[in-house]
Amino acid sequence: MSSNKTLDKIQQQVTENAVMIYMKGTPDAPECGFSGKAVGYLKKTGVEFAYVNVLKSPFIYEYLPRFSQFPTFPQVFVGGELVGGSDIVEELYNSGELQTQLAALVKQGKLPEPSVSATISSEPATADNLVQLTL
Ligand SMILES: N[C@@H](CCC(=O)N[C@@H](CS)C(=O)NCC(=O)O)C(=O)O
Repeated sequence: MSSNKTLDKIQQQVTENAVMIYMKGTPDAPECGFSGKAVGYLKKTGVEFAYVNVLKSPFIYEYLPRFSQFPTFPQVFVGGELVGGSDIVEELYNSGELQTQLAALVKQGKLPEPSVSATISSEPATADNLVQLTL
């Protein structure tokens, strides 16, 4: 796939999915500790999120760092904007800012209410919350 097509695809994915993680492996079977940490925090919020396993999407693996200007994986996007990797997601979760950002998206109708509770939950997400995207 050409670089422009891949960059367009990434733009589409982060626009169409209010919460996106580009990770190594899957939410249920992360293949890197950093990806496991980031996806663990997303699951704790209880919100729906989409993911791409970059190990199965070589074009995205190659071009995402160029798109985001962020060199490593995982990469988490909220509301179409890069949040960062696992360390930043951890900090934002622990400060409550991640939950605040997600709650704002729910309020704006850009993200469904978390399925596990009426508010942003600290319970783990179920498989129903996951949407797999591939290239
Ligand atoms: N501080 C980063 C560390 C992430 C990291 O070092 N990821 C490595 C290992 S998965 C990486 O993406 N290396 C480049 C590569 O695998 O292409 C974070 O918080 O996410």
